[in-house]
Amino acid sequence: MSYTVKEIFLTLQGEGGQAGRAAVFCRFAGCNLWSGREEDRDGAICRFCDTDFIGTDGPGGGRFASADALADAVAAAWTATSRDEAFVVFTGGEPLLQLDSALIAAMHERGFSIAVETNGTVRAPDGIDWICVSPKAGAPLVQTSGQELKLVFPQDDLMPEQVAGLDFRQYWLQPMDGPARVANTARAVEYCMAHPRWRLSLQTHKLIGIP
Ligand SMILES: C[S@@+](CC[C@H](N)C(=O)[O-])C[C@H]1O[C@@H](n2cnc3c(N)ncnc32)[C@H](O)[C@@H]1O
Ligand SMILES: Nc1nc2[nH]cc(C(=O)O)c2c(=O)[nH]1
Ligand code: SF4
Ligand SMILES: [Mg+2]
Repeated sequence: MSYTVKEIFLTLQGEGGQAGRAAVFCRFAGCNLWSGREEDRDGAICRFCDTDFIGTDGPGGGRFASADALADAVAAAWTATSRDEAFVVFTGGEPLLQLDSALIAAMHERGFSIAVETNGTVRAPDGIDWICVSPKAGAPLVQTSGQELKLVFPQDDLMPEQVAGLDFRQYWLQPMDGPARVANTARAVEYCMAHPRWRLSLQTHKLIGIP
């Protein structure tokens, strides 16, 4: 299996239940809910995406011929003083189109804990340590369990109540970034106060200007 990767970079996880934790982000190219081209956005299933996931032209991006080759590249980006707490977040694009058991094993062999950020339309392979599902209105939800459910809010036709009964440890509302970010944040705050199962996830990396 080969892998197509947009970028690999060390940063702090900005969102959800692992916010603030050092992590290597491995962003796979491609998504099943949007082509990534602006001219296709209005007709896509997922229309609010904040990410460029086309191609392999980002820092550390490329085509990797094997799980070991990609795992070596991820491990090389972990420049912390020790492998303790080594952490990789596979994202995209949609990472579950590419993340497989060989890559999971290769990361574990290198001492990494593994997280994934997924839209939940593809079942996760076994062995991922932290599954974050972010469901999208109009897309089939297949992965209905995990460590956190992170709902971008608000979405027409996907109310928090529709997903609050699934099998997750944590439930996060993340205000939709874009022209209505301030209003969306106010609505998310109101919702969390009225429904305390939900917590507010801010995109803290954007607030402080890190990737
Ligand atoms: C770019 S996506 C990639 C992973 C996967 N395709 C997914 O949607 O979960 C990473 C995270 O950013 C969130 N996200 C994307 N666009 C956003 C926006 N405009 N505002 C807030 N969160 C957004 C997604 O819901 C997801 O939780
Ligand atoms: N710092 C940082 N945290 C993130 N959490 C989820 C992200 C993503 O794009 O998947 C992301 C990202 O792009 N940067
Ligand atoms: S599913 Fe994720 S990567 Fe795909 S378009 Fe939506 S937010 Fe972006
Ligand atoms: Mg992002």
